[in-house]
Order: sequence, then structure tokens, then C-alpha cells
Amino acid sequence: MLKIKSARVITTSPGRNFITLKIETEDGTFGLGDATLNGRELAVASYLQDHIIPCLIGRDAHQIEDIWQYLYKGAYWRRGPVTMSAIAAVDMALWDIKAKVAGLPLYQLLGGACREGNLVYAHANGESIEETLSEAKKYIALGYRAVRLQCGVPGLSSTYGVSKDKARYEPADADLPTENTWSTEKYLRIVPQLFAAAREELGWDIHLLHDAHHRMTPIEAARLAKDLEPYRLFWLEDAVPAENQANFRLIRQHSTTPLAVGEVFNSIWDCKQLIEEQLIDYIRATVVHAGGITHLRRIANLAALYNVRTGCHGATDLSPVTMAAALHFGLSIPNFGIQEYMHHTDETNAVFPHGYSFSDGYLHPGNSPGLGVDIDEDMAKEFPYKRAFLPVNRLEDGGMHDW
Ligand SMILES: O=C(O)C(=O)C[C@H](O)[C@H](O)CO
Ligand SMILES: [Mg+2]
Repeated sequence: MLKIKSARVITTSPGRNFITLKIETEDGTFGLGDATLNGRELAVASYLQDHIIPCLIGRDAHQIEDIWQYLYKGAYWRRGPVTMSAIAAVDMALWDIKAKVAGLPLYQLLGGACREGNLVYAHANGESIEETLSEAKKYIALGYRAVRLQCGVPGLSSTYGVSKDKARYEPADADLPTENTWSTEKYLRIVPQLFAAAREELGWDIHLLHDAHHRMTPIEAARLAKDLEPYRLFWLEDAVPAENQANFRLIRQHSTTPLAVGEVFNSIWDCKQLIEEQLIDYIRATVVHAGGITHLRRIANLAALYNVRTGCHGATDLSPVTMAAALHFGLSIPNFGIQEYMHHTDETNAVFPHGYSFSDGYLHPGNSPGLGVDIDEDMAKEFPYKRAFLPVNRLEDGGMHDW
């Protein structure tokens, strides 16, 4: 029995907001869990503070599965991003503690390494096709083997994934939601041109990815997937909103472009049909928003039965704690596909010192016991929470659209 002595929520904003749970056990070991839900951070902080932490004190930190079930079934109100991010933070912290007590990097406890490193993809974006490709070349020169390409849409003042700061894309950019404008017709004209030019200039040895950010209808997505077929994408992400999982059937009927979805999913029930009917190729659910390692492992195990591989979300709103957890997890499962990798700010890296490292297109979680991530609490205090919302998206006639 390893009793949980204390748990507390740490809120910090070193360039962007992060919510972190720190659990300490009576032997002095501590574990960290990420609970960041972009644009809705304080809801999860309160869920942890007010509704979870009081129930954790005195429990056996080693009983990870039992605590997971206690928090999930015990809440009665199941699933949802707030609940599942809070449970995820507890789960990550407990796995961190268990691995530290065992004196092992977490991937060893999860079954050991299945590969030498986790293939990652970088984000290249630009206002024009030329600028996007020149950004992609910079990543290729750094050793990346996979790059996501997003470019501006002529006629629209801003486009998802295209930022002024080329190294970092930070969508939660304002105190109240920024309003963007969207036209699927214009978008559908430019994207095939981007990938045609990319294959001309970058060749065929680099994996290319694209994120459509849930903006199309199934028939529009089918057309884009078909138009992109000659360029052999690694994946087309979030082609359509996925609340209706059957949406993906229509795309599948028309195209062999591999499909990825799931960064907004928070439970296995969000992707059960997608996986069982083999409507997707990559599942993007990740540790923080999908109930932690304990639940993500269930999703990955189901996916493995149907040849669906993982492609965990890894934008900058997922803290280094989640990145570390995802890397240990990815290394240990047979059906790992790829890991998204966006660089955090220097301030974030200083607040969360970590042992994972990039080499030759792959990230490795490192070999220190546990997750291999710490938090500098004094420095964290220097960066107070700053309200920041994700944007909203309107069609040219003013109607609300998916962001
Ligand atoms: O990284 C991606 O694929 C994204 O779509 C980024 C998301 O918009 C971002 O993480 C939302 O918080
Ligand atoms: Mg995405």
C-alpha cells in the first residue's frame, strides 16, 4: 500500500495556459499529470480541485485501474472532455509514481519498447504554397521524415493552421474568441495544388499530412480525398466532424487516401464504430483528453484488432507531461503509427524540464524513472493564468461553421 498523501493543481501560463496535477505519496514520491483543456482550462482545474482531490487522499497509489474505475463509474456522469481530462491527469500521475517506485522509465512497465523511437511529424505552414514548402524544407533539413502542410486560402483573411510565428501555431490567441471566415469552395481549390507542388519540390521520400479541421461535409471530404490520391498522403485528418461516425463511410467509398481523426475524442465510445468498421486508418485520441494511459490503452488495443494505428494529438496545448506520456505509450504498443510534434516555447520547456529528445525524425521518451518530466513550481508561479479562447469560424454569409 502506497498511500496518497496530497494532491494539488498547478496553473501556469508560460506562453500558454497549462493545468497540471501533482500527486504526492507518503514515501515522498510525486507524480505529474496534465489536465489542460484548451480554452476551458479552469473547468478541469475546478473538477480536480473540488470533486476529485478530496476522494484521492489516503487511497493506494498503486491501484491505478481501480482508481480509474472509481472516478469514472463513481461520477455517474460519464465521459465528456472535462471529466476525462481530469481522470487522465490522475491516471498519468499515478503511472508516473508507479514507474518511479519501480525505478523504470514508464515504457518498461507498459511492456517494453516495440521500436527504437516514435516517428513524429512537424507542422509547416505559410500564407502561400511557396512559403509552406520553404518551411517544410527547413524541417526536412532538421531530419524530420514527416511534415504536415497547411497553406493560406486565397480570398480568406486567415486560415486554420497558418500562423505569423512559423515555428509555433497557437490558436488560443485572444481574451475573447477571434472570428475567422471560411469558404469550403475556395479551400477545395487550393489544397490539391499545394500537394501537387509539394511532390514536385519535396519528392516522394517524405511523409505528407494535412488537417482539414472538421470543416467539410462527407461528400466534400470524399472529393478532396479523391483529388489528393495521386500525392499519396500519410493521412488526411479530421475530414468531417465525427460526432456521427457513419460520416466516414461516404469518404471511404470514394477514396483510398488514409484517414485520421480523434483529437477531440475523449472515450472509446467516440471511435468504436470508426474502428470496428475500419472507417479510419489512424486514431488521434491522446492521453490527456481520453482518460489517461489506462483508457488510451483500451482504445489502442481495440484499434490493433482492425489494423488502425495511433497518431496521437501533440499540439502545443498538450503539455510536456502529456508528450512524455504519449511517447512512453507509443513506444510500448504494437500499433503505433506516428506522433504529432509541435515545439513548446522556451518558457514552457523551462517550467517543465523533460528527458524526451528528438533525433533523426524520431522522439524518444528517455530512460529516467517515471515519465521523465518535472515541474519547476517557483518558475510556474511567475506565469499567471491568462484567459485565452480558441477562435470561432463563420461562413462568408455570417453563418456559424465548425472551427
Ligand atoms: O494539432 C492539431 O492537429 C490541431 O488540430 C490543433 C488543435 O486545433 C488544437 O490543439 C486545439 O486546442
Ligand atoms: Mg488536428
